[in-house]
Amino acid sequence: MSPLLRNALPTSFAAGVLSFLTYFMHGEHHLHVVLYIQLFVGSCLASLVILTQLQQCTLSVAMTLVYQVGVTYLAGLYLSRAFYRLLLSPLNRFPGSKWARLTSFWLPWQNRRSDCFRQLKHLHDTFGPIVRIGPNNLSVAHHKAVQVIYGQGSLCTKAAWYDLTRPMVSLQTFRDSRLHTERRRVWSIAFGDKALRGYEQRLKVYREQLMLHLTESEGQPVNVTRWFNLYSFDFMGDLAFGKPFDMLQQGEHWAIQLLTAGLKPLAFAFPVWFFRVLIAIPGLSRDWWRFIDFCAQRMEQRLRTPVEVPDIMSALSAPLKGKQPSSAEMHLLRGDAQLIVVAGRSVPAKPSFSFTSPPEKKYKYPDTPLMTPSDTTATTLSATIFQLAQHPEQIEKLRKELAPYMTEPNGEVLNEKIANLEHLNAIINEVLRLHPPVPSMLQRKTPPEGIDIDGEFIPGNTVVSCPQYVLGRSSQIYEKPEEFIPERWYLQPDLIKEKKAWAPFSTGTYGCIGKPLALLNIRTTLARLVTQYDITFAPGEDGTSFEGKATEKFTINFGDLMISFKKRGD
Ligand code: HEM
Repeated sequence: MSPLLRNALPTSFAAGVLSFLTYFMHGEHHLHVVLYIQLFVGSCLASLVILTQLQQCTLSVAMTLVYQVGVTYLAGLYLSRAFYRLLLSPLNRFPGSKWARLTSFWLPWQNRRSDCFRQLKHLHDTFGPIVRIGPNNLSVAHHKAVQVIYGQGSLCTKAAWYDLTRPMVSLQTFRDSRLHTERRRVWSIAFGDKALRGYEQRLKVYREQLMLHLTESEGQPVNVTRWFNLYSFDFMGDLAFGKPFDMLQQGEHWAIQLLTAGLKPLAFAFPVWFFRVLIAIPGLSRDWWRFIDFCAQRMEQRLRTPVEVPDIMSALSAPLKGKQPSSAEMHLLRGDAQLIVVAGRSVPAKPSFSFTSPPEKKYKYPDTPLMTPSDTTATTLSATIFQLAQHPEQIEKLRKELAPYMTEPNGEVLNEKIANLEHLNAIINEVLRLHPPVPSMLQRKTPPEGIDIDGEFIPGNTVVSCPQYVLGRSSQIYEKPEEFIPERWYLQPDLIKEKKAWAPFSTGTYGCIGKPLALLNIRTTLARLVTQYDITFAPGEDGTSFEGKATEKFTINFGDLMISFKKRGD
């Protein structure tokens, strides 16, 4: 070994350890990872030049030296980090796999079948209410945690995960609470009572198209997972851009296919820095940019076109008072427009890492298994039909409750008439308990001073999440947790031990602002379905694929569910 190398190696190892202790151990780094890689590669190249030009080394000697010094630096950095994570981290007292302590790729490996909610249930069944799921991540399935972590006045903030699309932001991805509050104020106008009544008018058009398809199916199997998605996306497209994607009439739109492809990587719950490195690789995120461009074009068209019945964009663009938006305002409007399209999914629109682009055409839609994006309202409707088809007595009960209000000849009913029906709401609550559309990874960061959950201290700057799917099926929180008993929500309250653990729309400052719209849609659609059709599993359907093939990409995507809808009285 040359004397140069003999001195350089211990020094670079020490530099690696030191950079971990003084820099990488503290704060967040996910936004700078690409810069770090560039700096590292840049330093290696600069060292090569210095060694060959100033130190008169041959190229092969210089390359060996740079390679060994670089590797030793990284060894110092990563070994010290591993040592800290395995032996010194304050999170080590929480149970979980040793691999979860060591690497943030442990969870993606567990999620390789895209079923994070199932993996978390298994982990909590094995290890208890608080489980270590990453070097700095805890999953907390404790009823008191929901309010402490998400509730009004919580000191927890949105975790680094929400920086996935930076610099593009939307209401959902603001991590700065002041900016979030300002934007939420604008959004809240879009969900006032008057605005909702307008959306209800707009919704009827798409419901009519859905009902027409069900009637025309004449009892033949209909894949509800798919059809509720088409229905939801048309409606959300209408609210965002003043016109639908025409998916109920023409099948899946290419832009929604881009979105679907873009959501695939989410299934693995990769660390956010890894996503950002992928986005930075030219070509990999091409589909993502095409989806963004599509939304931007539609949004700009919408701003130029006045609408008779206000949509969500009417409220979001109102502060412009007809002025041309500045580039910052335009950026935000674009982010929010995408959020509306995917908001039913409640995810910040994600970059797509697909190597192939779906063709730019609209697809015809046979009721065959096809990868469709799933939206939260649609998944709730599908899960409700899944439960009702297995519990015909609940359909009967619901029909009786609805009967006095279903007086319109076309079968429609206004939300305001049925909004307070106990059994209808209880069915929806029970479905959301057993099948929460956002089942697990609502990540928050604890404040620097840490938080206390029922006497258990969780250190500051830890990433925590409360998995609704696990909480919803916990015997600590519900009696007979695996059974579908809507009555627990009004007639048998003793079947719920801890009501505050139920938060499928999340809660507090960042809770779902679209909840009234989602409930309006679910109530009125359900009312029409159960009063107009006999609903049963189609021949050969037993419901196993629906849950068995469910995958999670932040929101849940259920498997196909073939249902036969027979017009009542036929
Ligand atoms: C059953 C249907 C729905 C469920 C279960 C649901 C659930 C959720 C959840 C859990 C969050 C919190 C997400 C987070 O903290 O990252 C959220 C946020 C949000 N949801 Fe929904 N959602 C539903 C429907 C809708 C609809 C129809 C809209 C309409 C546009 C909507 C708009 C939003 C928006 C804008 C946010 C971000 C709020 C904020 O950060 O201040 N949601 N939703």
